[in-house]
Amino acid sequence: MTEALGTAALSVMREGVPAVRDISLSIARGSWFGLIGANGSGKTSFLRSVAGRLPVHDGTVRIDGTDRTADRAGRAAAIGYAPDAAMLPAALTARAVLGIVAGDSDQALAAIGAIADALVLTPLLDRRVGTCSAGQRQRIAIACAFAAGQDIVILDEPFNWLDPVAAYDLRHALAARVGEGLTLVTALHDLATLSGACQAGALLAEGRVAFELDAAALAGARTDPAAFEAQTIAHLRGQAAKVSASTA
Ligand SMILES: Nc1ncnc2c1ncn2[C@@H]1O[C@H](COP(=O)(O)OP(=O)(O)OP(=O)(O)O)[C@@H](O)[C@H]1O
Repeated sequence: MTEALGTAALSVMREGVPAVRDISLSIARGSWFGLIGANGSGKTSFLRSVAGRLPVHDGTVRIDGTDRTADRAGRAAAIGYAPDAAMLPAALTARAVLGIVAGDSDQALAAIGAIADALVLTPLLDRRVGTCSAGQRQRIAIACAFAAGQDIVILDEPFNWLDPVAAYDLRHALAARVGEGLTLVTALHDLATLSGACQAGALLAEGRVAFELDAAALAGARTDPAAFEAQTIAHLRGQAAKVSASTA
């Protein structure tokens, strides 16, 4: 496989406390990699540090095989990342926000392409973000990740707030873009998307990789989704029990 993104012994601190510990992962170009894990297990901290939105405490981050650990701004420029939908500027229209991300709103819309149809973006473009619902803001935030046309995109729980039709359409549009060569990394809480759409993934627990899921494991999950769900839930429950025992 050709690696698009990789980490070696990556650690990230939040307010002086380790949130990501010693994570080494290699993500193939043109694949969808899914991260799952309990609330607080470190998914957001991992994704934001890889994407240059949080500092690396220790370890390395590679893009296309080159060590980019010291180049946080370069990582942020090379990787499309959806901002927190709640933090989008309320006074601006969606079109203006996309224009800021890409430098030009027409170029942004061209880069977003068919993802805009899945997000039903057109009716939102000239509305001020502050007048949009939570799901509509989420659609604008996801569009931002594609606006500058990077071929690596990281989305943190992209299906949050989306209605079932939007979630379905977005999942298919993302898979199609991955089929065209996009490297996509998403945090997910939805095991069906992990097994149905991702080519590889990992389960995080307490800031570490508890286990990795390769193509064979995910193929098995598609063959027997009920068994996959039962095993994964049991693992997540086991990790939760360990955390509560260690803090008791
Ligand atoms: N802004 C912050 N300041 C301090 N600690 C934080 C902050 N954000 C997260 N943390 C801590 O970092 C650890 C990892 O949190 P993170 O948000 O990365 O987890 P997550 O797996 O993305 O969780 P979730 O599924 O709830 O989104 C947790 O212990 C959390 O309390």
